[in-house]
Amino acid sequence: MATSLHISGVQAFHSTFSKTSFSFQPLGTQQRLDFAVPLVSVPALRATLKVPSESRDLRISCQGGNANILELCETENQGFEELANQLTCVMKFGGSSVASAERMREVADLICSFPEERPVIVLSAMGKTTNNLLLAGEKAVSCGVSNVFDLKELDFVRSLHLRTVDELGVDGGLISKHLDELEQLLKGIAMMKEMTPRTKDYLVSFGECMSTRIFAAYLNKIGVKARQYDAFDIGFITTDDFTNADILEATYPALAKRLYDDWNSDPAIPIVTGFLGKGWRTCAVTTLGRGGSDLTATTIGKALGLREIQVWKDVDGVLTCDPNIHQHATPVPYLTFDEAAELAYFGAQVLHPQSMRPAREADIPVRVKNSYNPKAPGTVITRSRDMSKAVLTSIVLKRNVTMLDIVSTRMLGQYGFLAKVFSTFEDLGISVDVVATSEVSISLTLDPSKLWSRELIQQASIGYKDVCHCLDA
Ligand SMILES: Nc1ncnc2c1ncn2[C@@H]1O[C@H](COP(=O)(O)OP(=O)(O)O)[C@@H](O)[C@H]1O
Ligand SMILES: N[C@@H](CC(=O)OP(=O)(O)O)C(=O)O
Repeated sequence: MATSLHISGVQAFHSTFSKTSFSFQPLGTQQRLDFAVPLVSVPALRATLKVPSESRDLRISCQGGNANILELCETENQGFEELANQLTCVMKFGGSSVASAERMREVADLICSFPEERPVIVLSAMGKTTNNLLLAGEKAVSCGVSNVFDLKELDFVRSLHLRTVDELGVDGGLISKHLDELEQLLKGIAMMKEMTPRTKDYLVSFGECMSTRIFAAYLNKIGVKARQYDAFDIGFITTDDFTNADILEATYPALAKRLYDDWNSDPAIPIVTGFLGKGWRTCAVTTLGRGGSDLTATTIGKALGLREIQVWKDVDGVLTCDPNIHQHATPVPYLTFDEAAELAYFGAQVLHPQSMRPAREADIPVRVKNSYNPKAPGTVITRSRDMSKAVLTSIVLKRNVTMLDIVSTRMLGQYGFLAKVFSTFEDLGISVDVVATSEVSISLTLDPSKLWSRELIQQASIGYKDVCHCLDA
């Protein structure tokens, strides 16, 4: 006869587990128990299964989808208590949400208004800090070492952070080392008269490193125990593609181990730098592309198998259109991961284009909320939604698109023509966005971030008899 067990007290693993009951034959202590659920990206873990009818727990260890029963013990409700104390969700606050001391206070109040949650907090740099750091770097290239101190962008970053520390009443020493180092770095750029992508990433990392230190100190000051983490020190391992690095799989188990180990030994709300990682070969600081803190949040959600990922913005959720273009845009209550990814990919500034991937893989809902208007329901992004009444979800405007028209009578009734066209794109390393074909023509749009692709196409089309038109739309 099958016995039904309920999972409880699970530590550091994928969310699928916490929602599932398993059925299996009664087991002896040395027998194997095979789960029919995927253990995404968590190579090894420990868990406790509760046998309700016998008020005892089975301790198990899992490896590659198999679980070994290690021991049977009489532990009353210990498993349930462990679960009840685990981290529950991610809350990511963007630059606009933490732009000043006043905003930081409001965000702290907002976090405290959810006493039932034990969140991991992800923060971006304060306000326009990233833009100012980049501008300061660009100016430093040509301004001369002696003028670095007076750069207005450096002054903006310095005074914003010192003012915030002062207004929140936390120790200024927390960020003085960073401000000194930032000035040294800009002097280095001025001396070398160049700013490489690697230097750029190191330069912008000061924004998130300072905002998280200030915020963690403020939470501790008001009696909410918090611990600051630099993402590049806790397992965010990325490719070495500076300014646009990709998260590598090794990140998930490394993060889970570090954050759960610390939480289990000394619980404190983790305050993690968004946007940053560590290149796996260079070990240098990398960034995940502009707006990358959303990706930091969903990566943590997947690594820890949390219940929900919240991204707090300055708008009431994902809107039907960019509010800067159409001021009467309204919030979209539900989206699928695929819809959100597509909107982001085609330029909706509200989410990072890669950020839906970890959430979709781990099937964790993402809630987009407004930190200025927490009562607004926001947008919930899940795997599927009721599409029966969906007509048009949201409109995105993408500028600087290059459109390519290829007209040829050789396509009529032929095969392999498209393959030949796309192999040319592959050879040239050009990414294609949208394709429309008829019997006599193909129209394509090309990634606007690669404007040089237009010249490449023109070179490649020399020698073709077919007609190629390139238009910038
Ligand atoms: N479809 C859209 N829905 C919501 N916001 C959008 C949309 N398209 C563009 N935006 C812009 O994205 C901004 C929110 O994203 P962002 O500034 O990155 O927030 P944060 O810095 O807080 O993470 C909004 O202020 C809005 O101007
Ligand atoms: N500070 C980085 C990362 C980020 O995600 O910021 P925000 O959450 O404010 O878009 C940027 O400006 O790109």
